[in-house]
Amino acid sequence: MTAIEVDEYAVQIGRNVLEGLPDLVKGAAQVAVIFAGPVRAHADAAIATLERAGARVLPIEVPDAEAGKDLSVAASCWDALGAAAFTRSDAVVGVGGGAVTDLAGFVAACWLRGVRLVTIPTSLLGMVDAAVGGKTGINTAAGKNLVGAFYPPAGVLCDLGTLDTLPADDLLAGLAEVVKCGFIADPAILTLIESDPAAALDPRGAVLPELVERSVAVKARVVSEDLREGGLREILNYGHTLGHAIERREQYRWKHGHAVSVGLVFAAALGRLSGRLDPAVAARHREVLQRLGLPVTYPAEAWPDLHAAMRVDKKARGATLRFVVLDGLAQPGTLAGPSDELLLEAYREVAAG
Ligand SMILES: NC(=O)c1ccc[n+]([C@@H]2O[C@H](COP(=O)([O-])OP(=O)(O)OC[C@H]3O[C@@H](n4cnc5c(N)ncnc54)[C@H](O)[C@@H]3O)[C@@H](O)[C@H]2O)c1
Ligand SMILES: O=C(O)C(=O)C[C@@H](O)[C@H](O)[C@H](O)COP(=O)(O)O
Ligand SMILES: [Zn+2]
Repeated sequence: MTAIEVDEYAVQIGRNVLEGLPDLVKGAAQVAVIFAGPVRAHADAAIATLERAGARVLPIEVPDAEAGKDLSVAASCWDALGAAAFTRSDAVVGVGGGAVTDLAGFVAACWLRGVRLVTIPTSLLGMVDAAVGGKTGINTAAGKNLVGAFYPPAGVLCDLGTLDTLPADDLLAGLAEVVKCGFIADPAILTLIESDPAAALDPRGAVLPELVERSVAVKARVVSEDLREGGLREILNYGHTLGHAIERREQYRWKHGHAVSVGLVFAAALGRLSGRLDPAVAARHREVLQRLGLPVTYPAEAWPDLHAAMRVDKKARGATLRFVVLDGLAQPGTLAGPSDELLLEAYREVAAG
């Protein structure tokens, strides 16, 4: 088992890490376990571990994926906590993909203004990104993740064994965030993937655990320095300005990682076209994502919708759009207020049809 420290908590990565759960909720008379249907077996394992340790467990099943990141679902969780008379010494555990851990984190952050939270990510994306770092939230009609709180967990348990049941397309989605970490901070990630893309996609192989550990290390370093996204943390949003706009336009039928993949190619084009990024490094984005089988194009006619949707990006300041771009490999920077012409030119590089 590997433990990576983030401020005051640890991300435990390995097989059978659930053993650490009772310690993380010590002192809680009740523990709510929030999960969605596809991970019931993994939630049951967490529940059994808690019950063996003497905790009273309140299982809360929520709608799967983005359907769960909704105010009505959060409200139903708070109703359940209220009915069980949850107090400040109790705890919330989120078991599932990034959507469930984002929701569970938001529920925990708001209940009594904050009760203990433990995240147990069961998707690759959850392990390397969503469950780590304290961003919690839900979607609203106006856009993705627009309501939420910075609320770090007391601990994160990444049981690599759960990846054995993750659908292949969801594993692939997680690799988009892994590739992102490679470009913004740890190019060894890119070399590992490029030398054997199939190995990177094998949940039982030796490459994926290393990719998980390297990506968590990147995220841990960044959020330990800048939890509330005053500056440095924005680099974790590389590829997300366009990515979130695609997700919203698709009404969340596209996977987050797939949308981020297109967003990464767009961001690389922005970097190159603004004269900041070497063409070879820009081209490497498309190459590595394509070799994995991630999407790198989106319909040409979508541009006006996407351009409008990007206005609600959290990095925007007033009418000024701001993008994370690269000045070189592992050298992220900010591009503020690019012209509409430059944005369209960059979009042409991902536009299909
Ligand atoms: N808070 C953050 O910092 C942060 C970072 C990145 C992404 N996110 C959010 O995370 C979400 C995407 O996360 P995701 O890619 O995990 O998608 P997801 O949560 O929608 O999960 C994808 C699918 O896989 C299923 N699943 C998860 N683990 C499984 C397992 N072990 N076995 C079988 N099925 C399993 C889920 O139930 C779901 O059907 C988005 O909402 C995104 O905005 C948040
Ligand atoms: O942790 C962060 O910070 C990130 O930006 C990580 C992203 O991968 C993640 O998708 C995050 O939820 C996006 O945050 P948002 O603030 O743009 O909603
Ligand atoms: Zn993301």
